[in-house]
Amino acid sequence: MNVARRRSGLFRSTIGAPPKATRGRAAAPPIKEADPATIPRQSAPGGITIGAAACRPPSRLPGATISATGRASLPERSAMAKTSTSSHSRPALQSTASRNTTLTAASTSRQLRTGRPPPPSTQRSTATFSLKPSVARARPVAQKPILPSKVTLLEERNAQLEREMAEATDFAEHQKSKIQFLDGKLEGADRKLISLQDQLSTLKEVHKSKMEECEEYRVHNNDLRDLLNEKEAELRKLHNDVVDLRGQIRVAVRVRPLIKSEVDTSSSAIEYPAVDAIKINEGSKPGNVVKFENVFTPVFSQKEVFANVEEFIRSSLHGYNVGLIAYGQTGSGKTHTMRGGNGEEEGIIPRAAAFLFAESKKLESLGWKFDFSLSFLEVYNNVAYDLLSGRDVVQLRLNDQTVSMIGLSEHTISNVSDVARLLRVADGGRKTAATKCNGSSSRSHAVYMWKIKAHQPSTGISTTCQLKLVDLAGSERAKESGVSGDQFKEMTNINQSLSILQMCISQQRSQKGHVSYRDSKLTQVLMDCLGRGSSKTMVVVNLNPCNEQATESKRSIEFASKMRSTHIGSAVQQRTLLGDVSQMSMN
Ligand SMILES: Nc1ncnc2c1ncn2[C@@H]1O[C@H](COP(=O)(O)OP(=O)(O)OP(=O)(O)O)[C@@H](O)[C@H]1O
Repeated sequence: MNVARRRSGLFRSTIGAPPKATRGRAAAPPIKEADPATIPRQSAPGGITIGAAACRPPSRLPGATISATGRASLPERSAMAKTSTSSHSRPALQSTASRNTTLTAASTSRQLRTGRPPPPSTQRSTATFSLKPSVARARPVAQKPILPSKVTLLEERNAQLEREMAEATDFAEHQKSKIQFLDGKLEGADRKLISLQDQLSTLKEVHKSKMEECEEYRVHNNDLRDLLNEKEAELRKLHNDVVDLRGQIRVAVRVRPLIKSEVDTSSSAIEYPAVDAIKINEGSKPGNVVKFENVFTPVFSQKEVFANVEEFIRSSLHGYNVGLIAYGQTGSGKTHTMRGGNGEEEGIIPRAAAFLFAESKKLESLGWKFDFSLSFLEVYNNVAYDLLSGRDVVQLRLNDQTVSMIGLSEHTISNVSDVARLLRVADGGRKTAATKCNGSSSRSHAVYMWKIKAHQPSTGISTTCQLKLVDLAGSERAKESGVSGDQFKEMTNINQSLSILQMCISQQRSQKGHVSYRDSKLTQVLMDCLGRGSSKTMVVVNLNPCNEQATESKRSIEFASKMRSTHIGSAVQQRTLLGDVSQMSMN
């Protein structure tokens, strides 16, 4: 163990590093690096030189040179051979030196190959040989000559390494040229990328400018559409004014879509040749084209329908009596049009409430003050009932131009919620029943009456007028409805009242003097809308589009055409000035 340590210390001393102190023994003083000039005098030639230089890089080896493969040069080997033959007195030493030379050369060669220092055994033997020549002299070790076969082996190894080196160099060259080739390709791709990026940014600019152009066209298009709408609205207003001046009933037609139960079994008999025209075909027999103020096709929403009648309703805020009546056979969509459902499905009656309150607010900013009240009346089996006071019977009394409704309650309202509450009460009291034609058929005529009082203190003008929104019961045929008993009686009354209505329209149209308003409660209630009361009147004729109902729809259209050509007298503003009652004709 101590010997090993000492040897190890000695070896370290050859490479200039001081040996570490060992336990129990003072560290040996550093030994100077062997001077190559002095070593040959103490030891065998060649071996000493190699031993002293074993730890130096091969390029710096002084004296005898050893090739990178650890092989001694040719003159050196011959010198070694001479020494071996002439100096018989030291054969062992020389032999040891030769062996060490071979070992050291081999270790140097390995170090060159691997880049690692020689293994300890080599170091040890070299250090021993280099730094303790006296020991070597005292106990000469038998030196073996380098065997030619070993030299050959080393030469072969050397040659193999050179071949490997050459192969590695070739491979490196090949890789280098490959990298250069790929570099070239990369450069080409870079150039292509740059040109594509340029093209892309050009295309982006073109796209941007096209989008701007499109936007300009869109704005222009919108302007043109607005202009067209304006012109159309103007035209409609002029037309309405003409109708007012002539004192005619306005007629709009609304065709409902096929409902769920009809979609699979039926198809539509109605065509729309123009925006304001309709044609009803009976089987293979094509119908005539008939024109109306408005044609609401099945695609019209509740909102769109209301937008087309709101100007008409607005007249009530300006002091005109206004009547809007839904007419049509059973199941054609009258209640849907007037009352409707909830939210977007709300009909004209609830929408009118929201509209009147909103518009009256605008007029209030011009100094007008409004008072609204509501009454709901039902005509069932030719008797009038109050829908807002537990169905009390209402007495109707005809004056010259007006009808008094004795016992009908009036309810002051100041907002939309008030109207909604009263509508719920009226809905609960209204007579409805399921028939073959309609799951929820109205068995009565319903009249929703607004009394509107307007007053402008700055001018002293006051107006009081009525807005009547009417949901008629539908005409029906006993066979189709499949009704009997009480329902049959209801049906008879409905049909009779509608016949009297048609008769009144015909009499009014023919201008022959007497009009039979008194013949039914319905015509009494509607008298002011049909010619006696200077009212603006609009009838929305509802149609069922089914093929099977074509004949009935045609009848409705014929009646609508008659109404349209009926002169009911020009509307008059119901104005009171400074306490005096005066009526101002529009003419
Ligand atoms: N425009 C429409 N869009 C969708 N469904 C509609 C439309 N019009 C009517 N309907 C549906 O058609 C059916 C009949 O409508 P509605 O009850 O309003 O007819 P009506 O003319 O009032 O019938 P009746 O005279 O028997 O009371 C209902 O189911 C209703 O929801």
